[in-house]
Amino acid sequence: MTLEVKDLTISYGRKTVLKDINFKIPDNTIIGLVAPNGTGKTTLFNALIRFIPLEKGEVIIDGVKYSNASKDIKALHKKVTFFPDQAELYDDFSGYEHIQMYRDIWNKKERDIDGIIDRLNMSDYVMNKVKTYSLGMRQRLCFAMMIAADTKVMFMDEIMNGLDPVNVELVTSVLQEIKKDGKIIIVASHLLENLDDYADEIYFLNHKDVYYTYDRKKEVDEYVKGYIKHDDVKDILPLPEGTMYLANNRVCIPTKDMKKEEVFHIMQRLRTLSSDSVSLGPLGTNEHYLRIYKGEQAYEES
Ligand SMILES: Nc1ncnc2c1ncn2[C@@H]1O[C@H](COP(=O)(O)OP(=O)(O)OP(=O)(O)O)[C@@H](O)[C@H]1O
Repeated sequence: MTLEVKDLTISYGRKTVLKDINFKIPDNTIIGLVAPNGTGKTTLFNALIRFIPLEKGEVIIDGVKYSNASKDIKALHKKVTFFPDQAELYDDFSGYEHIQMYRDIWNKKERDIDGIIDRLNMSDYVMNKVKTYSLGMRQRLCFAMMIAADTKVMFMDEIMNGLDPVNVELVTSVLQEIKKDGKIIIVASHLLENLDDYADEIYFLNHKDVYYTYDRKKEVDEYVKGYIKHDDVKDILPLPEGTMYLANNRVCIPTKDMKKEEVFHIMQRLRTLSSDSVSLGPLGTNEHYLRIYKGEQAYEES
């Protein structure tokens, strides 16, 4: 199965938010969707699931094109779910009833609700009414509802919002489990390091388009990564070609032409110059984010 988007354009009135977007996602894939606030992540989801009509372009799932016509939208909604908004939960119903409702709407009778509840550690509260839930408990319920709907395509906007670190880990591992079932999952998130734990590819939205895609499995070049104040850079000069001096004092130094001792030396220098963490590895979503949205700054000797 595939999800294909061709030449997608969406505007609100005269303001175009997304323009001529193209991508194709195979199954068993999780895409991380990343961009600063107000760039168009939610708009993209809303367009793909047709909460807003397509101004231009096509959405094709498994070779089938879904137009703006209501019969197509009905058929589309059998294949796709959107992470429920917490405001859509019913205060006077239990979590269990919500999960049951999602399972029944998508007619997934075979879905074992108790198994989902156990896996998401919800058994101590799932029978209580939603009005008694904390933010994180509601968020886990919304996630459980999607698992019960069990559609092939899932759009998840900010699923980690309000979750404590243990529950972030839990949802991360469940996402990895369910994607193996032939799913296409797109997750919009601002937790960039967490995305590196589960996303197969990251799409960076910028300039109304999927501006850059990043697949961490294909990143082969290693960097020494750390933080260094601009005034201290002279203490580790000369920096090798390809060094990235990013926003927030983040520096990434390529190691591909270095001997082991040189790598060690540079890591030690960074450690003494800055109390922040120093690591060795490929560029991650965080560094690409700083590069794309904050710009790379040239180091100028003063
Ligand atoms: N219903 C609407 N009418 C007019 N403009 C809108 C509407 N919804 C969103 N926008 C505008 O479209 C742009 C993209 O908004 P969107 O909510 O898609 O961003 P986002 O990337 O999801 O942001 P965030 O990270 O804050 O959730 C913003 O400039 C926003 O003001």
